Amino acid sequence: HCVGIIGAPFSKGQQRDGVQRGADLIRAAGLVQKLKGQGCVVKDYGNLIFEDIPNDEPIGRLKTPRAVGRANELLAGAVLKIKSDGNTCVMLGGDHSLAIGSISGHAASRHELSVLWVDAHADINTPLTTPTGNIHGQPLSYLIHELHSKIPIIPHFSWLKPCVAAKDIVYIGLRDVDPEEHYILKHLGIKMFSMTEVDRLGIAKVMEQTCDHMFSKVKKPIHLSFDIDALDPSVSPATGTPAAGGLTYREGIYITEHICQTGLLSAVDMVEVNPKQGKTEDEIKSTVNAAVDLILSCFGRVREGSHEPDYQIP
Ligand SMILES: N/C(=N\O)NCCC[NH3+]
Ligand SMILES: [Mn+2]
Ligand SMILES: [Mn+2]
Ligand SMILES: [Mn+2]
Repeated sequence: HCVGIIGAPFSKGQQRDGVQRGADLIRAAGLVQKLKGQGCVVKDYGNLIFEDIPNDEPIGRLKTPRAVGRANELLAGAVLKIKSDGNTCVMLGGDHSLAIGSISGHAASRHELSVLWVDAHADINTPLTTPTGNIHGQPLSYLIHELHSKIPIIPHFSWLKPCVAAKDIVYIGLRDVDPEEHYILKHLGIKMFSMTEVDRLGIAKVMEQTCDHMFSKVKKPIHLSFDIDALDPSVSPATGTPAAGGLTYREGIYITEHICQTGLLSAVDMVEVNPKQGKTEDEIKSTVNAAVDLILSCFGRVREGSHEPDYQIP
């Protein structure tokens, strides 16, 4: 596996300080060394630098829209570069509004994508349905062709074109969905495995059916957008919008092990780790370590272990 890492220390898709520190915490936990240790070729492209945008007044309900638009324009360019260098891209957030740039940049390089959105939340409010104006609850609405007519013109978003078809999106982990989002999911017929389906089917069947859906027509590169709050708060408490009844550590690892073995993983987002939302150091560690382990499983780590092909017992 050739892996390109980009840090996006960005928090203005939501209101809680601290999420901008996620990228460097994940690095400090040894991500690069651990990926190299399991045989990956790793290039760390560093952190994006997001210039402050003064007077970023709300537009309608949208909060800090110019900062979010500009940050994602930068991120899209960085992801395109990482992809054109031949890597699988790992974007370390930062809040989930960054998926706008990550998926846009990925689509600019690989065109048609399957998007696997692992999250407690649907993140598909439009600028007109959002209850809070926080853009980290809206990223998919900007990216989906079928919702294009529902997105007004927004300063610093003129670079953005929709790039994903509703049929190419699969959700796993939903358990906190707004009514307007639920209508959109049903109206567009988007494939979803809420926590109800995870409980009913078990994660193995969920992944089997996820892949059946994604590969039903043409096999496309996979963009995995993983919001750490998909995991149960007992595993990943240090995040901005925890929701009870989430994925176990084991279910999260099963998802990433399974996606790895498809051989189609092309980009990963790991977002919403917020150290300031952890009550203790241990809570922060548990959250960061889960994020690291999920990424390692995206790139070949398996729980049964592994050995060098030419190993022989001495
Ligand atoms: N973590 C969040 N999205 O994944 N929060 C925003 C959406 C809350 N409805
Ligand atoms: Mn999210
Ligand atoms: Mn979430
Ligand atoms: Mn248009």
